[in-house]
Amino acid sequence: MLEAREISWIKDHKAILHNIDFHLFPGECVGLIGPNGSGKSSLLKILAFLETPTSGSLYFQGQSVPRNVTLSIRRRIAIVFQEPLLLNTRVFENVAIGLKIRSLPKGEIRDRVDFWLEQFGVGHLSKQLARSLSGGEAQRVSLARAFALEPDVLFLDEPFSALDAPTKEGLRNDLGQVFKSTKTTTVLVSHDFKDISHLTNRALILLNGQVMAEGSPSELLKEPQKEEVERFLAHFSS
Ligand SMILES: Nc1ncnc2c1ncn2[C@@H]1O[C@H](COP(=O)(O)OP(=O)(O)OP(=O)(O)O)[C@@H](O)[C@H]1O
Repeated sequence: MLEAREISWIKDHKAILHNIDFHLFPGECVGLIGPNGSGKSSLLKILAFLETPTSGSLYFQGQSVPRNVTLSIRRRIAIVFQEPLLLNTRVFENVAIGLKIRSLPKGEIRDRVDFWLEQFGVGHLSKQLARSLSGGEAQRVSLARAFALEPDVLFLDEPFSALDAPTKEGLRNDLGQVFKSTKTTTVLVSHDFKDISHLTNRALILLNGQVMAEGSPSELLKEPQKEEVERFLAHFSS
C-alpha cells in the first residue's frame, strides 16, 4: 500500500531522519512510537507527502511517488492531528465539506456523515456549532471527518494527547471498535505504548530519527532487541 525506502531528512542542516525503511500493508494499523523529538511527526509528514525527504524513495500502491505529489494521490490519504482543526460551522458541515469538494451526491454525503458521526458517538451533535464542542467531542468529529473520506491510508498524529485520561480511554476504545469493523489502513503516532498495544499489531520504535526496533507490541516488550529500546520501553512496563 505504502512503502518508504532509505528515507533520510535533513532540515536546516539538522539530520532528523536517517535511512528509514517502512512498509504498510492494506488493512493494517502500524504504530510509530518514540520519545519527544525522536522524529515521529517528521516521518509521518513524509509518509503523508506533506514534506519531501532529502533522499530515499516513496511508493504508493506500487507506483513511485513523484516529488510534486498530485492532488489525486493526496486525496487518497487523510490525517488527524493532535488538535482537532474544525471550521466554525455546524458539526455536520465539518464532516461534509471534504465530501462536497469531491462532488459526491447529496444523499451519499448525508448518509456517510450520519454514519461516521454515529460510529464516533457524536451523531446527536450534528447540528451543534463546532466551537461549542468539548475537546473530546471535537476530536471525535475530527476522526469521523477523516473516516468519512474513506481514505486509502489514514494517518493519526497523536490523536489522544490533548485529552484527559478518561476521555482518551473512551475514545481509544471506540477507535479500536471502528478499526475492527472497517479495516482501514492506518499509521498511528503516539508516545504512549498503551495506545500502540491497544490499537496496532505492529510497531516501529523511533529513537534519534532511526528505526531501532520493529515488531508486535507484545514481542517488543518481551524482546526489545536493543539496550536503548529496552530503556525506552521500561517506562511502560509497570
Ligand atoms: N520543519 C522543521 N524544521 C527544522 N527542524 C524540525 C522541523 N520539523 C521537525 N524538526 C526537528 O526534528 C526533530 C524531531 O521532531 P518531531 O516533531 O518529528 O519529533 P516527535 O518525535 O514527533 O516529537 P514529539 O513527540 O515531541 O511531537 C526535533 O528536533 C525538531 O525540532
